[in-house]
Amino acid sequence: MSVKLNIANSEAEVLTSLADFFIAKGNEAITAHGRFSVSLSGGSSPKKLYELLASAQYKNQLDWTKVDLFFGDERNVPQDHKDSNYLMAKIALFDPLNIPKENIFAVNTSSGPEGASKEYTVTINNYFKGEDAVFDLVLLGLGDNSHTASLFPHTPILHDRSSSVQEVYLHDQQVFRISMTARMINQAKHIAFLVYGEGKAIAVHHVLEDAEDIQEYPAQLIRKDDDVQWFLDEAAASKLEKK
Ligand SMILES: O=C1O[C@H](COP(=O)(O)O)[C@@H](O)[C@H](O)[C@H]1O
Repeated sequence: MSVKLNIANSEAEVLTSLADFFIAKGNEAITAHGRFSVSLSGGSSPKKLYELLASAQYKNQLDWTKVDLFFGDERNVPQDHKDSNYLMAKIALFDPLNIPKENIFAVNTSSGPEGASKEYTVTINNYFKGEDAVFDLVLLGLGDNSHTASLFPHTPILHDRSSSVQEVYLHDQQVFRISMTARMINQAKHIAFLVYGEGKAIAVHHVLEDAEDIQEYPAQLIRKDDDVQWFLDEAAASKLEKK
């Protein structure tokens, strides 16, 4: 089995294609079990997706009062810091859509990296009432060093087989991040990668087409089947041999 590739002609088209997918999966989940649980990605790529979902074109296509929003990873910074994934999503998505506070499950970075990771694992397990944490949708990005969420090359979290949230220390940047493990991500019903721009093309090729090397290309830890969709633009897909 392999992933489903959606290759768009432009950045605008890739964003529209993922926004349509997000709305479709949201409505499917709400019809099936009353709510839609989503884990958001952070970093630079998803901001435009969140803005699009909050735009007049999309905002009324989903009952946002039934959407529960989590984070696949977070920077170890206060929630009002410019690098905070929470702050980015608040500005681009939560505030424009007036998402109820009780639907937003942010990482409490004031507890420090270890405390925040443990607390967030408990928050997620409580949400799923002690059953396996199975999100309806996990959104992911891809770093040009082939990391996804905060599963960075050569970090101990890559060996963690538990379904949990863990702290990750990045020696080169001397910062902590907080991330879901690959197992927690892989339990999701649907996973969607959003990757655009030429700068990601080599990483896309490594992750999807190179021999397995998890230490170098951690995004290879994410499962490859029909329910894992990659939304790419032509530039990000340009180094793929098989399309
Ligand atoms: O999944 C994710 O990927 C990114 C890399 O994305 P980028 O657009 O900033 O290159 C990562 O750093 C982010 O936190 C994460 O959720």
